[in-house]
Amino acid sequence: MVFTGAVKTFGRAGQRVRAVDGIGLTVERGETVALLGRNGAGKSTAISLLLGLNEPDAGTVRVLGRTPDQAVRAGLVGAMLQEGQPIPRVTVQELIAFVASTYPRPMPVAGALDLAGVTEYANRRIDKLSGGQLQRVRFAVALAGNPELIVLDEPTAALDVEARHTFWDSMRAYARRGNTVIFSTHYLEEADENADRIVVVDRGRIVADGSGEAIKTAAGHSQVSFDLAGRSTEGLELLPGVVTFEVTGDRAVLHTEDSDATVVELARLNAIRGLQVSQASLEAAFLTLTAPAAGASRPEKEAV
Ligand SMILES: Nc1ncnc2c1ncn2[C@@H]1O[C@H](COP(=O)(O)OP(=O)(O)OP(=O)(O)O)[C@@H](O)[C@H]1O
Repeated sequence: MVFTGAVKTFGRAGQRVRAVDGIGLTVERGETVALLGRNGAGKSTAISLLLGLNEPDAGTVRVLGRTPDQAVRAGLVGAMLQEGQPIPRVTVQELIAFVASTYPRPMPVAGALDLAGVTEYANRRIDKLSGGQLQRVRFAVALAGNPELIVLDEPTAALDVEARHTFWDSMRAYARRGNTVIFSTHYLEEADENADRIVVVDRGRIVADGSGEAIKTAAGHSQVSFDLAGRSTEGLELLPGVVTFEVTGDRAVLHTEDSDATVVELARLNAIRGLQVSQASLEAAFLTLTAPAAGASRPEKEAV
């Protein structure tokens, strides 16, 4: 899956929104990638380009070596979108069998039911299911065509914690078969726990791309705090790794890119009274990356 300089603009002249503003992204076969961003960051628009539901104004999108439209028609792509589809009054089994019959190389119906974790209510009517059960049926619908790539737009937005866990277990089972998964989310933990790679989107652009660990290292600063015990604060910003610091009363808080190096130097200076280190969080990194004037990075990789 390759986005090359993709741009999608909405609205009339004077009120244009560049929902996707020059995205370049390559996803390898077998990867699970989270598109992480705030409301309105451009995730759904990027997904709509990926599924051929919208055409880019500039740039290109290729999926499994084809146009998105061709890839979807060939049954290579399954999708779960945010918009609620009308709920049919048929059983789960009937719905999945019908959807599977519309694809050239479908998954066996029992396999799709099993993978999505809906076998136990296969004979229940769809309009009688709970929200969590319904979401898993929607996942079974996305799997029915036996796609190589599945695209999920905020798949767990309406689910409670338990339903979320069950959902992600199913998704990971699908990914373990060597399939590719691209999902959008605002939940940092969800991206960190379920994706091999997190692509942070902000104002239509990619502002970070890497593992949760790599993003924390690149953008999240650890904090090292200690009691000044009457010392001067002069030169604190020159300590190894330190980016900024603040002082409250007699306590200094250093924001550092390399907490080990900062601590070693503080120890050498014998400034270790009340020393505390708190590691960078993904949340802090996310907030840094989506703050105004964030930078961009995106490695090139083999395409799906
Ligand atoms: N059909 C449309 N017409 C006009 N503007 C749109 C349209 N679709 C999206 N936008 C605008 O494009 C921007 C990106 O929206 P998009 O839905 O892609 O963001 P998102 O990251 O998916 O947000 P959310 O997490 O809230 O779903 C927003 O400013 C949105 O208002």
